Amino acid sequence: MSTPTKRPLLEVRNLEVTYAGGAAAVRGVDLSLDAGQKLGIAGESGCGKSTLALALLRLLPTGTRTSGEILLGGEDVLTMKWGRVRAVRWAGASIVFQGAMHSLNAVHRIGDQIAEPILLHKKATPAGAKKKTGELLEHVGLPAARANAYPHELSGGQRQRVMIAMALACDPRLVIADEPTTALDVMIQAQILRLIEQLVAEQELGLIMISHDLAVLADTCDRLAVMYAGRVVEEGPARQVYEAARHPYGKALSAAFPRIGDAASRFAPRGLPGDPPDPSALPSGCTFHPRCAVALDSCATEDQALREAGAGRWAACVHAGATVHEPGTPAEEARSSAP
Ligand SMILES: Nc1ncnc2c1ncn2[C@@H]1O[C@H](COP(=O)(O)OP(=O)(O)OP(=O)(O)O)[C@@H](O)[C@H]1O
Repeated sequence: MSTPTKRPLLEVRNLEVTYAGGAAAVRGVDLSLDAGQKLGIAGESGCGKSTLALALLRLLPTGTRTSGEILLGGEDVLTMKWGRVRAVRWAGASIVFQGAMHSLNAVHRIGDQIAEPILLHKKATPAGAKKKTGELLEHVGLPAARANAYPHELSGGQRQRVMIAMALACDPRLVIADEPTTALDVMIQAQILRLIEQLVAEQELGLIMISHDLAVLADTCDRLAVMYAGRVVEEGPARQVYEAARHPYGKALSAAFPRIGDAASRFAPRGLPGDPPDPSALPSGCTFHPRCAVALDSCATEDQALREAGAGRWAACVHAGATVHEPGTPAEEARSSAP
C-alpha cells in the first residue's frame, strides 16, 4: 500500500463493471499502484482480468455499467470528458494486448502504426515521429529499418516487441500488459518479460501485468492480486502469494503450476475441480465456496471481504490469518513442511 504523503500513480476504488447482459464481471475491486511498481493480476479464464484492464481506459463496449473510481494521477478516468479520455489513452496509460497479429493492422507498415499515436497526440512533427519510431524500435531490440516491414514479415516475438514500442510511443506513466506473452514460446516469452522489466525500471513506469500464469507473475511483479469471480480475493508481495497463498483459491492456482528447481516439482501439478461461476448467476456467500476444500457451512451464506492476512497481505477468506490444514498434493505437503 502507498504512503499517505505520496499520491499513487493509480488508485482503483470499489470498481464495479456489469455488462449489458447482466454479467457482473468486476465486483468491488480496490487496487493501488505507485510509479515504478509492478502489479500482477492472476486468475482463471473468465474471472474478470481483461474487463478490469479495459475498464481502466474506458474501452468497454457501449451499454456496460461501470461505477467506482479509477484515479490516474489523481484524475478520475470514469468521470472524465471523452476528449480527456482520448488524451489519457497512450499518453497517460497504454495497453499491450496478447496476440499482436490481431492488434496490428496487416496492411500498414509497422513504422506508420507506431508513429500514429505520436502524431495523434501531437507529440512530434511527422519527421520527429519517424525519428522517434526508429529509436523506439531500437529500444525494444529491433533494427530501426524494420519500420518499413509489414506485420506478417515479423515473427510473433518481434510483433510483440512492436506492440511494446507502440505502447511506449507517447511516454505513458502506466502500461497495462494483458497476457503479453501467452502466444509466445517459452524462450521468446522470457526475452519479452525481461524487456518489459528493463523498460519499467528505466522509465519508472507503473506496470499492471495480467496473466493466468502465477509463476510468470511471481517472477516479474512486485505485488500480486488474485481475482476470482470478479473480486480480488488475495493480494500481497508476489513471491509470497505464489509460494504460500492465504486464500484457498490462491493456493489452488499456485498448485496448478510446477516449480522449477523445487525438489517437490517431480510431483504433478494439480488442477482445481469445477468451473468458475457464471457472472450472471453467482453463488451466494463466498463465491468460491462450491469449489473450496475447506469451506465452512457459513461460507455458503456469508460473503468475505479482504482482511489482513500477515504483513502487507490480504485475503478474502474466513480462514485468512489462521492455519488451516488443507489436504494437498504430495508437492504441496512437501512444500508446506519445508523449513
Ligand atoms: N462484451 C461482453 N459482454 C458480456 N459479457 C462479457 C463480455 N466480455 C466478457 N464478458 C464476461 O465477463 C466475464 C469476465 O471476462 P474477462 O474476459 O474479463 O475474463 P478474463 O479473466 O480476462 O478471461 P480470459 O483470461 O479468458 O481473457 C466472463 O464471464 C465473460 O464471459
